[in-house]
Amino acid sequence: MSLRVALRSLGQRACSLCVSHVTSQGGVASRTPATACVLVRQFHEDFLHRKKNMDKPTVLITGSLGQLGQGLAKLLRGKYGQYNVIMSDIIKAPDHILETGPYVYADILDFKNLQEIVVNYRVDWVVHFSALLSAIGEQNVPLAMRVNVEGLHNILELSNQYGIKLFVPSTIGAFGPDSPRNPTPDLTIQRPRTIYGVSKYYHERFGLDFRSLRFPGIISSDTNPGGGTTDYAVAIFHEALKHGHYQCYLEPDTMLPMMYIEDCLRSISEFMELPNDQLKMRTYNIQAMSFTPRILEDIVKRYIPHFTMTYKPDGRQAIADTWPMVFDDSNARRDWNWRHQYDTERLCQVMFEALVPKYRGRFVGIMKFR
Ligand SMILES: NC(=O)C1=CN([C@@H]2O[C@H](COP(=O)(O)OP(=O)(O)OC[C@H]3O[C@@H](n4cnc5c(N)ncnc54)[C@H](O)[C@@H]3O)[C@@H](O)[C@H]2O)C=CC1
Ligand SMILES: CC(=O)[C@H](N)C(=O)O
Repeated sequence: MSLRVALRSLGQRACSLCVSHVTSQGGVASRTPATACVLVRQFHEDFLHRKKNMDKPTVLITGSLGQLGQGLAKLLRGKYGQYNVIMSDIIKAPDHILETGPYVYADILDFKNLQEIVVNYRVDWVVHFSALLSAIGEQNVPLAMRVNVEGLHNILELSNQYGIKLFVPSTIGAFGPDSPRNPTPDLTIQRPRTIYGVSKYYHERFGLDFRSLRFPGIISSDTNPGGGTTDYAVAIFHEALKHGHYQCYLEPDTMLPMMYIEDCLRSISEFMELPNDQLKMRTYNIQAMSFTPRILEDIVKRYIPHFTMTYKPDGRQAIADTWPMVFDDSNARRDWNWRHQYDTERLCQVMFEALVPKYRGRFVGIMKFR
């Protein structure tokens, strides 16, 4: 009997650690559900330890089912081994995630839950992705305070307590209208206007191996953005292919810094591997390109000549108007040789290459693909 079937027969008492790659567990079904769960969990943890690459770090990713986490887990598992990267989140993982490696429930507001995971899995690094993004955060400020501020505090405490190397992303949103916007340097006045920006403004070293990169809007084809101000730059490709039309919630000339997800994930991996003495700062701006909705519209039209775009700004315009237009990442380029590989043209090309097969059925004979 497979472990999953055995657990199902116990009346869904499986704990969140019981995932699909443990294939058989004789005798589980004959025990009481609670005992079985503990046994299975021990079995599962032992199994993972035996499978781990002991000379590589064990990495816990919080909020790993979001736009960035799934790709990073794949990249790091490729480098460190499938069982060295523990994905976590508070939502149910789809089967394809459970099949690729360990996945556990981790609520960043539950400190004991986090401690248990770090101890049981012997976590060396944490990549902290759980957050409420800018637009969603403004809609529910109290929750954003809890998740982004209290949650980060828990992660800092945890990392301090267990000597963990910690990566926490920051964002262009950590700057406000009083910062120079074109370009925005690393060290300048920071008076963010959103709760998201406030929660992403890190100004201390916290006395641990804390590393952070301030990212621009991230653009990806296989995962969707989680409710930010830069989401239009992903939605435009899907809508262009599905309907030949997109209604943009930002003004045509709103310039924001952006980055393709492969550059973003590679930057995290490179940055985390740097020796301490190469880091002159703990938090760096990084950037790849800046564009406006109008610039993107013109490029999309080259792929889909009949594509139309209308503009109906909403509350996200007010957020975008306070954010950097161009990010100065010269310190990252100087100190650790940061280089992006995707500019706006290449970004559009890879987005269409990835998404055309997905929507081909709907668009046959209409789209002109270079
Ligand atoms: N996507 C982007 O354009 C940028 C993202 N970032 C930062 O990168 C990180 C990852 O971003 P995305 O993947 O885009 O975010 P996302 O919104 O797609 O994913 C966030 C994840 O956090 C999880 N989460 C929410 N509450 C939680 C809790 N209490 N405990 C545990 N998990 C919880 C959600 O279930 C979700 O899967 C965030 O910190 C974000 O601020 C920074 C700059 C740009
Ligand atoms: C730039 C970000 O941090 C994010 N995509 C958002 O728009 O909130």
